[in-house]
Amino acid sequence: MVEARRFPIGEPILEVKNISLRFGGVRAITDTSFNVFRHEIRAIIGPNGAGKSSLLNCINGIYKPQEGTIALNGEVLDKISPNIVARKGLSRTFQNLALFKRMSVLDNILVGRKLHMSANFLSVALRLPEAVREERENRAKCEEIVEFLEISHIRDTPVGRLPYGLQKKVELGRALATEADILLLDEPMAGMNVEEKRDMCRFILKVNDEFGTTMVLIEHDMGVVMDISDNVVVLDYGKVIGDGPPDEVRADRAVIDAYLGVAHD
Ligand SMILES: Nc1ncnc2c1ncn2[C@@H]1O[C@H](COP(=O)(O)OP(=O)(O)OP(=O)(O)O)[C@@H](O)[C@H]1O
Repeated sequence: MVEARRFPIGEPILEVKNISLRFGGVRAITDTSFNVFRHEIRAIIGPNGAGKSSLLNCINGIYKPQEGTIALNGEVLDKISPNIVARKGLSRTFQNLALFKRMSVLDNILVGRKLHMSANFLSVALRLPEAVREERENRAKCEEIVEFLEISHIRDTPVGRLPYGLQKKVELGRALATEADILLLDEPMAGMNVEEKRDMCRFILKVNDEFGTTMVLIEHDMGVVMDISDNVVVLDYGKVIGDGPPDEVRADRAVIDAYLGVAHD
């Protein structure tokens, strides 16, 4: 018997409605709509240049679409910037690692706690009691994450010395440290070997299962997408051409034509 999910898939938490994004004459996204449901793992797939990263950049406020709206928890994000979006419970990782290479694993993860810290620079520098207490609490939270991700043995290692797969895991840890409701993961498995991919999949599922975190991930590896996603949205030339459970999307003729490259019978 399949075990019931601790956090069943719920109502839409993120609603992308009719967004269009142009760079001069280039149409990166055209009239795109889809919903992401609370607690689901949602994959965004599509060929190179289909608009996946641009879409993620619109969702977390790096790009402002010329048309359409994006709503988080029912609230349309009007003036979105990465900071505002983060405060509203959304965090993202990047296709190319964005870690501080000379800093330890723990300190990199601590960066993700920034939003939860109120002490100013001076009170930290002077080691005022409130600042010390806050830092202690945040470090303890990061220690929990390090343990959860099974990377305690490298907690003090500078990130630049770690193999790529572990660096990606540290990035996931930093995103987790934000305690966001939604994590946007831009190619979390890019450049990984089979074993590292399997490990990352396990932790994505574990995060979703234990904390109910909604995940939106861009991924090229079809095996991974089909294995771990609840739903998949397929982009081609900046338009949605498929949206549904993996099995449905996999059987869709338009998707096969555009992306999977399977010949017609
Ligand atoms: N900053 C930019 N300036 C100009 N054009 C851009 C910019 N960012 C993306 N584009 C263009 O928008 C389109 C969509 O690009 P995007 O990177 O979003 O696709 P993608 O699906 O993420 O591709 P990939 O799988 O290769 O990462 C492409 O034609 C790309 O050249």
